[in-house]
Amino acid sequence: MTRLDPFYLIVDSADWIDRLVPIGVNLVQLRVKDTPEYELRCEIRRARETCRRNGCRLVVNDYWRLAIEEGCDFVHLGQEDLVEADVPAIRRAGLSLGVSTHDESELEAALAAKPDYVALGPVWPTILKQMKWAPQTPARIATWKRAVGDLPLVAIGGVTVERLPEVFANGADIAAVVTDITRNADPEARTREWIAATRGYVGTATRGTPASIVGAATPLCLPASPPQGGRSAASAGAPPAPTNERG
Ligand SMILES: Cc1ncc(COP(=O)(O)OP(=O)(O)O)c(N)n1
Ligand SMILES: Cc1nc(C(=O)O)sc1CCOP(=O)(O)O
Repeated sequence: MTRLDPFYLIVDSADWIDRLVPIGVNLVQLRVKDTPEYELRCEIRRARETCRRNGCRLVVNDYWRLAIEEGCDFVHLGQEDLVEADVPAIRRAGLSLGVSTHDESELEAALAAKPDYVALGPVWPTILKQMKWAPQTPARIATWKRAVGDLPLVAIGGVTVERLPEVFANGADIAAVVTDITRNADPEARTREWIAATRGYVGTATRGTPASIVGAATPLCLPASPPQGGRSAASAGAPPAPTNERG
């Protein structure tokens, strides 16, 4: 069993992973939306390699088949993905599994899949995406923690450095973040703030085996550019413009 870091960064590209993971991020999710499979595979491969080099645990959102094929060891599934996914195949391939929850019935469904963590959100309003659930409030973290016991609990949605004490005081083991970092004027500095603010909470959450950290390097695929002139998986240098998923 391996400790899951209390700071869980979620980003939408390998560029962001290249940029922020070397600062000292130990747990990162690649959450890519609306991208063709050839590019997704490259993103996962690049992310995996950067994480392997930096001793960071990589979680792949949604694309569990690609995650298996690319030798990753952790996937995150939402409830709809969970219904469609072949969870036994994910387990046979040795991957750990995190699952989103937003209400009691989702929590029940998540626990039935015997996940390696459960995420509760949105704790506060989020600007990243439209949600059909009202903000859960920090008190709900405590309710969830009582229900999940020793299983690591991730709090997500509107979490900021300033809100971290409340997140952990209510029983979350892990705080997940997107925009407090990616839309900050200085994402590197904000990442350092997150790392500093979460070190006091290291050591509570344990699950899974970090094969991605010790695994052999995989050759990167570096397509020169996608067919229709969209964003290249191999693009480097300046960070990607933040994407607004709303509307
Ligand atoms: C840690 C964590 N928690 C929740 C989510 C959201 O997952 P999901 O409900 O599948 O929604 P999308 O990410 O697909 O928009 C997550 N990705 N990670
Ligand atoms: C991707 C996601 N899932 C959520 C859920 O509640 O399941 S909230 C969320 C967005 C998290 O982004 P930010 O830290 O910018 O609020």
